[in-house]
Amino acid sequence: MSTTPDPAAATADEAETEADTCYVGPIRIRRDQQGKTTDRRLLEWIDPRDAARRSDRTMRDSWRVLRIQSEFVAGFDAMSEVAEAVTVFGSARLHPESPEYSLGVRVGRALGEAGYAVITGGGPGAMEAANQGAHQAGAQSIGLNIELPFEQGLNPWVDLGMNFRYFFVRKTMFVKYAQAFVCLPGGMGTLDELFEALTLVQTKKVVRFPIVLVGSDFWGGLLDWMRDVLAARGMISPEDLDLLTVVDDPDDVVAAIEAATP
Ligand SMILES: CC(C)=CCNc1ncnc2c1ncn2[C@@H]1O[C@H](COP(=O)(O)O)[C@@H](O)[C@H]1O
Repeated sequence: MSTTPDPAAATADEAETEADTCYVGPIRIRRDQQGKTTDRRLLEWIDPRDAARRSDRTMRDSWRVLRIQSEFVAGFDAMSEVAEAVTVFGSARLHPESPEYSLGVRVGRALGEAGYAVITGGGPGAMEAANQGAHQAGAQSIGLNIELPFEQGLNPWVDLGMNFRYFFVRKTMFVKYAQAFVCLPGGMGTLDELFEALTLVQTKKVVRFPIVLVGSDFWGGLLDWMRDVLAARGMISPEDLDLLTVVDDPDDVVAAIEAATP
């Protein structure tokens, strides 16, 4: 929304959805009270020539470790009861009317019907679609949300949700509690999650971890580039390409995961 809302005309609902709002951990901050997200404060550059700020940073970072620790504890506690699960990534920007969104719902449903809990980033778009499908299948529908510099709520199909301050803590949960990754079409965030998973498998930090890309028309170009440029120039081994399975049908997502599960 680029126009400034007229507070007198706005309903409570509009104020809720349109106001500049962000979360800092469990705290919700609106309008001019907004600050920086926790991740941004952690990663903030401090001029190394400024001795006073350097020393202040040392103090703050030491205490920050406790907050990071507590986020791991809360995450481990929340997820400890999750049985077999698959993490689904994909664009936050998919429109509910788009074919990719309905594909996401079908993927979530197929995974749920096969007995898997579905874990997503808890946000809109592909995440919402996969959570919807899982919920409809009666499976556990989990959303691991992240604090962002604008209002960010869990999508309505999440039955077990958590809001994380730190990206890297949340990412640990995505991998630790899932036995496979599924990527729907997506942008930077999806590619980041995909390549982090690939690196973990390639370096054998996780084993027997299928990574399934859904949508051959969307992912085909990336795979061609990986084969024709990365593998051809020796940046990856030809076998690394086998770490990825590309499918179009939700049932094939389940089949690919089951084929890789002992
Ligand atoms: C409309 C909008 C941009 C909302 C952002 N809200 C988000 N909420 C939760 N996870 C997210 C969000 N944006 C990106 N991600 C993470 O990055 C991936 C999607 O990023 P992208 O849209 O492909 O690049 C998701 O799998 C999710 O884990």
